[in-house]
Amino acid sequence: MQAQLAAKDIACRRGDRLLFSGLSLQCAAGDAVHIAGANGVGKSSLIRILAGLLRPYLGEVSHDGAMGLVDERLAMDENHTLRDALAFWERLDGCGDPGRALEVLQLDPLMDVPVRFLSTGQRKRAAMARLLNAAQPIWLLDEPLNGLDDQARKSVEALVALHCGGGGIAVVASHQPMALPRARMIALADYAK
Ligand SMILES: Nc1ncnc2c1ncn2[C@@H]1O[C@H](COP(=O)(O)OP(=O)(O)OP(=O)(O)O)[C@@H](O)[C@H]1O
Repeated sequence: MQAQLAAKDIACRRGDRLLFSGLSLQCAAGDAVHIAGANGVGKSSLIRILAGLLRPYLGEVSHDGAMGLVDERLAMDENHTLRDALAFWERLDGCGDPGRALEVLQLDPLMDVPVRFLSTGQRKRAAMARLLNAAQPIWLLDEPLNGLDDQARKSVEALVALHCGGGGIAVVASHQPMALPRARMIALADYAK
């Protein structure tokens, strides 16, 4: 079965504010979508709605295929070394080739560092490695470039391109430009209330 992700007529309310409404999205295998907009417009909220972590005020989300989320939370034990923290998820996710993520994201020199000591960009690279190892067809990425240097930024852009080239789906929320393969741009401000 090919991956697909659809959102129909989504409205998002946070507290007593309606942030956006009338947003629909249809993604098939190979599609990339860039959700753009200024701070506070609701990009993270939309990603959480797509991930099933936040209930939309109106509308529906459906998907075929497993979803992987990268946001500002790094779901790794802070007291473990990066090696052990990644190994924990590799076992759960049944990853057959953990070396690839380490190489692409240049994590080898950091493997003995406790997760709590990783810098912002290093944490983001670790989160991307975990995502890569999980081999899920639908990627939901919330500000994946935050904290990355130029080289890491290019690596993440290349990973997303490879993922979509292989039939994956990527929905990326970012306030900054990102090189995405034939990405559809959604300016969230166009749906603001
Ligand atoms: N639990 C909540 N209750 C009330 N308001 C909230 C809640 N969570 C977020 N908000 C508000 O919703 C708005 C959208 O937040 P969101 O994090 O989705 O924006 P964003 O576009 O991702 O912003 P940024 O670019 O700064 O990450 C903000 O004004 C925020 O303060």
